[in-house]
Amino acid sequence: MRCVQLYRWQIPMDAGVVLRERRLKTRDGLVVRLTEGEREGWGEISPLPGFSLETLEMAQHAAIDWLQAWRQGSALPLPALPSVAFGLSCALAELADELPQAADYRAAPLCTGDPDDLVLRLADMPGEKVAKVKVGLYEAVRDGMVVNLLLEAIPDLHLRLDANRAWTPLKAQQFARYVNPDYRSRIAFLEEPCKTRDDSRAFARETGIAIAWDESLRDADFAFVAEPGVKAVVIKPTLTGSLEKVKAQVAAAHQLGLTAVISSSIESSLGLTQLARIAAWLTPDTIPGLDTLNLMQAQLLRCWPGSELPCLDSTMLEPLL
Ligand SMILES: O=C(O)CCC(=O)c1ccccc1C(=O)O
Ligand SMILES: [Mg+2]
Repeated sequence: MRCVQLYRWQIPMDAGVVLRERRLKTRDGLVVRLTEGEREGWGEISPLPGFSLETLEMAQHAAIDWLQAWRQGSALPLPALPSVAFGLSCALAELADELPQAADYRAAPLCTGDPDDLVLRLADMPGEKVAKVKVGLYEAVRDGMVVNLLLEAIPDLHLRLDANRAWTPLKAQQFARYVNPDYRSRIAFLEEPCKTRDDSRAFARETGIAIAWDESLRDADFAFVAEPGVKAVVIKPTLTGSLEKVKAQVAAAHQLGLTAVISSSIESSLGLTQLARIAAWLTPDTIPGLDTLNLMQAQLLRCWPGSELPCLDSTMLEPLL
């Protein structure tokens, strides 16, 4: 016998989380539970405002249609909406015991503001030290100074930087000029420095700073190709689609010698712990980009090891079916 449940949830965000110039006050999403006999599988469906093309309402409708058919025993293809395909495919994978339990709970600490704060957090990070710094929010010169400061303070640190396409070629050059040339090789990559892919490619060529694609993966004309200066691709499964599609993208990246970084779309702790398992499974040699739990004020259903945030259980969720 098959049973399904879909829950809607809302978690307040930490004050001041700004995404694409809008403040995200709450994170809203769905979780799905599939049961068949003794087995169950969970998945999270949380389109990210400003990033996902689908709204939560669209996702909810598509999920309900699919779940009702699945409960009747039909084998419908997964919906096309990426967040829905991702959440349902995770639930199916758990049900079939295809998503390994082992997880990579290392997360590259994310710095959006105070670099001193990051230095403290890195001091007690065991093993490979990798952190991620958002750049392009302030003056390019300030970004360059922050990068120098961090790389100077922590000699075994490698940085991932993310400009989210903020820079003109001139701003990007200003940034690069400020970074001590001896430190450039410790910039693991800089995600999407410029507004266009061609400008970003030129930046990599002219500065010797490796770049990574993130937003570009969602461009209609994006293709996985090896290019000089391109080091990595950032894969956000909630924005990508089914686990099958995520696996195919990771394989395409690895085939070309690119680093594939499994990364957060600000899922709840349920989705983030699944992403940590996906990362341990598909990208075991790469620290995933999952340090977003602390942007939220609570966890959901499954806890992230070591997190002190309260964890909501299923009695706190609103069942929709
Ligand atoms: O990649 C990470 O380490 C954290 C996730 C992150 O930066 C992010 C999270 C949600 C939306 C966009 C982004 C981004 O990469 O810009
Ligand atoms: Mg990015």
